[in-house]
Amino acid sequence: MATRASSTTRSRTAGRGAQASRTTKKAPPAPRSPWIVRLLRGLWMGGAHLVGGTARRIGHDARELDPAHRRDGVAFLLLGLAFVVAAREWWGVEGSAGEAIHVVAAGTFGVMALALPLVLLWLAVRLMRHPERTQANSRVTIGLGAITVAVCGIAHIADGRPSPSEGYEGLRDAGGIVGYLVGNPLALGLSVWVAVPLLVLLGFFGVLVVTRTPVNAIPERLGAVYSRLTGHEPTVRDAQEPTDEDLDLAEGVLRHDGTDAPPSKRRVKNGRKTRAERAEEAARLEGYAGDEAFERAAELERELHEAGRDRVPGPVDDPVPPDAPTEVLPEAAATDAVLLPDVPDAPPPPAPPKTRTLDAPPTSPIPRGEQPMLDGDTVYLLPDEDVLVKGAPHKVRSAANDRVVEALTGVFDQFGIAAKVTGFTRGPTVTRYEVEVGPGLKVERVTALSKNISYAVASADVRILSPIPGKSAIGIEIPNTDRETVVLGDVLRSAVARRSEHPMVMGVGKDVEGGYVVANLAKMPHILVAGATGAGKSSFVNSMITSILMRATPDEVRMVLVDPKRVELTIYEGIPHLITPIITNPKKAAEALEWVVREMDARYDDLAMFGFKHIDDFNAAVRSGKVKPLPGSERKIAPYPYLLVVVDELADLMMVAPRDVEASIQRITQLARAAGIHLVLATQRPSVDVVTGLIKANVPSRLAFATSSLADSRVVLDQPGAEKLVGQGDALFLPMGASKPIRVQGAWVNESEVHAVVEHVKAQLKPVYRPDVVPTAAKKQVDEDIGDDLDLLLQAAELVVTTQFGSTSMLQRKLRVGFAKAGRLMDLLESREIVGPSEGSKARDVMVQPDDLPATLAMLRGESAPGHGGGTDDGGPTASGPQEPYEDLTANMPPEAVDYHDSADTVDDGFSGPVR
Ligand SMILES: Nc1ncnc2c1ncn2[C@@H]1O[C@H](COP(=O)(O)OP(=O)(O)OP(=O)(O)O)[C@@H](O)[C@H]1O
Repeated sequence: MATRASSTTRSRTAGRGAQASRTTKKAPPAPRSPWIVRLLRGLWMGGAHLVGGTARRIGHDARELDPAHRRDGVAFLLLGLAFVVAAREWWGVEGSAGEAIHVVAAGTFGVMALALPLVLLWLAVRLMRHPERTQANSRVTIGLGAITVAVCGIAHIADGRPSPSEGYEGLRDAGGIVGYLVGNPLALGLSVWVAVPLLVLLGFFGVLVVTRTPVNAIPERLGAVYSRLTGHEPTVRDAQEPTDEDLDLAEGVLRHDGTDAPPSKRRVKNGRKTRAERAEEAARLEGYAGDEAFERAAELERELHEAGRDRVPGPVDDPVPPDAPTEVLPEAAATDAVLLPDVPDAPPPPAPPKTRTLDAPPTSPIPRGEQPMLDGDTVYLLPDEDVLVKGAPHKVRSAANDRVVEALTGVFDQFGIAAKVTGFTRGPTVTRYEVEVGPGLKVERVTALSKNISYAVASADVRILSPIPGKSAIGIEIPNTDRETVVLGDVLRSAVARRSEHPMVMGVGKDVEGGYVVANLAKMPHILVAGATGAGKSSFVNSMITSILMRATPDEVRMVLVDPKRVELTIYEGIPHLITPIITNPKKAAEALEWVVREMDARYDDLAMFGFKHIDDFNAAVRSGKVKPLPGSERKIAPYPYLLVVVDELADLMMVAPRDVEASIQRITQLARAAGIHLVLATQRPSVDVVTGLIKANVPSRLAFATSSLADSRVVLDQPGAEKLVGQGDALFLPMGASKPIRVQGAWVNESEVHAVVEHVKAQLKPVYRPDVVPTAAKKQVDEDIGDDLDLLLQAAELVVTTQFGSTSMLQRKLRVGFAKAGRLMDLLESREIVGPSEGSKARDVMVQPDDLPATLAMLRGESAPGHGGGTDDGGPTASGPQEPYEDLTANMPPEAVDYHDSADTVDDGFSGPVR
């Protein structure tokens, strides 16, 4: 695997190295040609560049083409030929030169000479505008060649197969010498009746090649042409009532799945439309030779393919795809959280299903990650992936890169250093230039030039990697002056994201080679996100939450969002994935973390009771019906959702309750992985008082955006580097277990996209909040009836629960209180269901087990109730009082969002268990 990856990298580098070396080595002086020759050559090339430049201006980005690729000379020649042939064949210019042209053109191609100027003109313009698309240009040339040969052959046969022995005049009026050479043997050997259809087929093949139409896409292409010509769509889509949204989708316009249609209809429409849409889009992209974006992407794909870089990495559980670039291998091998890389902008594989039926059978044909599914017949539609916009195609090279190569070479020359740029890999924000030093030269000579390099390329953010991990080369990362935005939609639509159905997979961005990076938050298992203000932290958190909303139903992932700044996450208020309203008060946030600890403990208890070590195993067993409630229990057992806790400004929490917050985080991070609980801690103040040693030790994955100082970088990553980042989403990603961070450009999702996604999920379901995450004022009122007797009541509860003996006279004796007081204490215990009702002279039943005593005492003290909600004691009454009635999610759904099959009695058990 490693060998293949490195050879891949080598071969890519070698290609570029050849080019780069042109700029570094000076060619030996060539013998000077006579001045007249130089003048003519200069005039010719000057004219060629003038015409070529004008043609390129037509294409929007063609001006940045590599000069080495500009085949203006050839194109100019073709243009001249087109003009000359047209002058004779179209405008009938006389004279000996005209005659010579006719002899050659018509003598060769016969009547096709009339079309020759057009063909030459087309080729000339293509060469000027897209000289770098060598494969596409060859394809067009081959296609046109086939058409020419076919037409010449047919013309020759149609004109009575003139022979050269009868004079060349006849050949010129038929198919020329080409027609003779093709048509004559065919007609002689196979008869006219076979030859003509064969030639027609050849011409048809030529048309398919030129228009890049595979045979199986012909109907769609014709349909697309028809609809383009008439503005009407004749396909099955008519029967499916294409909406404006459909049309928008075809155009790649921002949209959000219509929620005003009945869900069943939406479901059908959604599925069929997507297929039809994809087929049409594939056909359009396949065949539309003028589609620049497509051609560019296809070209890139081919280029990478030729370089041996596979498009689809290995299986999901394989931490390192076979094609991982050398420099990420060490990190990637150490972690299973990062899947790298994917070729950007390549035509995507088939989309994952757009709908998820919440009661999907346990044996789904698509192997899924271990994720819980809510019972019930409700249908929850994930947002359509086209809600997220498409980004511009990735550039592998631009004029800006060439300028930097020149500048670097200049610096090396200036300081007399035998080093050369052997290649580069362009990412969206930075390009990594690879530099090899000559034998006997100290690497430090190059690294010492960092300031001069910064000066030469006019950028303060030059980062030098010595060496590039896994390579004998120095990497110089220099920001692109023409940086690209990586949009979340592209990351989520990439093959690497589609390879996994795990609901906790999020789109991170693109690496420095332009490969997509996604991460499974469940495998992180906790992550610290830090960076100076404006560096892109909040944008990352937005991308993360949006990724989850795009891929996970509320029964798969629930969230606790803490946003003390009150601005960043407000947009998510009301999404059904929340288990509590967005927490903005830092004190309440600290309490919520304590609730998370209790929730984790409750999940652990449940796992232990049923004999599982990880929530995924438990969920899998629940789905396959292997977990049964204990005898006599009414509890309905359901899978646990993952719980994602996002804190967007840890510093605010650390200011109000540093010790409590630190302790909660420590406890959660030590244990929560197996319980399916994952923390994301973001801060713009990565100082040691916020990100304490204890927190750092327990949050293994780090994502550093640009920090304001080297010290901050050290706090986040334990190494420098983040202070050199350029901001706006440029980040160093250090997943758990990695030793070297990976540089990524974070994915960007704009507000209107987030809004569309949020509106979609909110229209599906309303959130069902847990009342106990953040204690409410009502709780305190209940406690008022205890009044001054709290201490006595606590002792009474302890006595009764530890002895399991609910006797008033025992309380009288042990607590040394009077009968009236003991009776009152017993009543209070009964009102909180710690003991059962009075049974005359008999002792009362004790409803709480000794194990639950701490939680019971906490509840009596007025602290928030433990999150047991029916978990540990298998349906019996818990210390927190009677089990809360399970809420029926569908009760909060808008009527059209529910696909009612039956009565609602199937729904409730999805919300039993600790977190609902
Ligand atoms: N991934 C990205 N791609 C492109 N631009 C980005 C990206 N991330 C951030 N930006 C740009 O940087 C600006 C600031 O980003 P953001 O608000 O995420 O920073 P922040 O670190 O959260 O700052 P603060 O701590 O003040 O909230 C954004 O408005 C956007 O213009």
